[in-house]
Amino acid sequence: MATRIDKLVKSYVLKSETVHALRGVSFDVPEGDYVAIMGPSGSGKSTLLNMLGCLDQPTSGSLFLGDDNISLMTDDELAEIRSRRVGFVFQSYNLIQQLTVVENIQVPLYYQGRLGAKEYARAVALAEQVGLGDRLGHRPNQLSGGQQQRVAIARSLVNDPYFILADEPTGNLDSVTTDEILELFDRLNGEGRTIILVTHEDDVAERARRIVRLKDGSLYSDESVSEEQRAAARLLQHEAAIAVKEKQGLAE
Ligand SMILES: Nc1ncnc2c1ncn2[C@@H]1O[C@H](COP(=O)(O)OP(=O)(O)OP(=O)(O)O)[C@@H](O)[C@H]1O
Repeated sequence: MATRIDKLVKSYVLKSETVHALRGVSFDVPEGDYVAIMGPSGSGKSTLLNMLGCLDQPTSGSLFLGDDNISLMTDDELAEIRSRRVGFVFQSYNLIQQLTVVENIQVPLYYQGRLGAKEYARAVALAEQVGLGDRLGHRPNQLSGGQQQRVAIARSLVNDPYFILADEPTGNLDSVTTDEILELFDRLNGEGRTIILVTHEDDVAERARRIVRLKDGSLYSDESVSEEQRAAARLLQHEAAIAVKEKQGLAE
């Protein structure tokens, strides 16, 4: 299911002025793509992400998630599609501290009243998929930052979303953990998952298949990242992570 962003405009009308956060942005995200959205502060990245995440609607233009035209939906329809078809990953993980790993992964299903044995098994399978099969009963404060982010990634997948929408997912992580999370994204994308992430970091963006840059609310560039570039970025991050591990005496 492709995502189509067509002449998307978002304006905020304030008392004294109108802020044009997005000024007619168009691009498609085919199923299975891995897109990094970049741009200076104030360029419209969060505004675009909010619309992709069905948290807000455009002033004009259209946004299709598969066959669903977000721009024509009521608030209730938007909330419904958000809870069923969007997987969010945030910089600060946004886990519920009182819940275990497997319970956190099930949270989006809870909101839909779906919490049977089948859903539990699915949450366990996802925990295993992100390498946390031996941490099912742990709570967030018993996990490292990288492990918490992996719980958040598993949670984002529990609904079988159109895409994983990640806002600075490695912003809080050191180079070793960043490497691990980006490896996980590579693997999930290799399995066919669509990933859209916002980042300020070039070396994170270069792990994606494509970089979309915004500037002053407009699309500034949209370029694919060559496999050579991706492999080079991967190698650099991997080496940086190994160097840190060696320094800490943690290398395998
Ligand atoms: N709710 C709002 N009301 C008024 N103006 C807003 C609102 N949200 C965003 N803006 C404005 O829209 C523009 C784009 O903001 P946005 O947050 O999308 O940028 P960004 O690229 O995500 O920036 P950053 O990297 O700093 O998070 C900015 O000028 C911002 O001040």
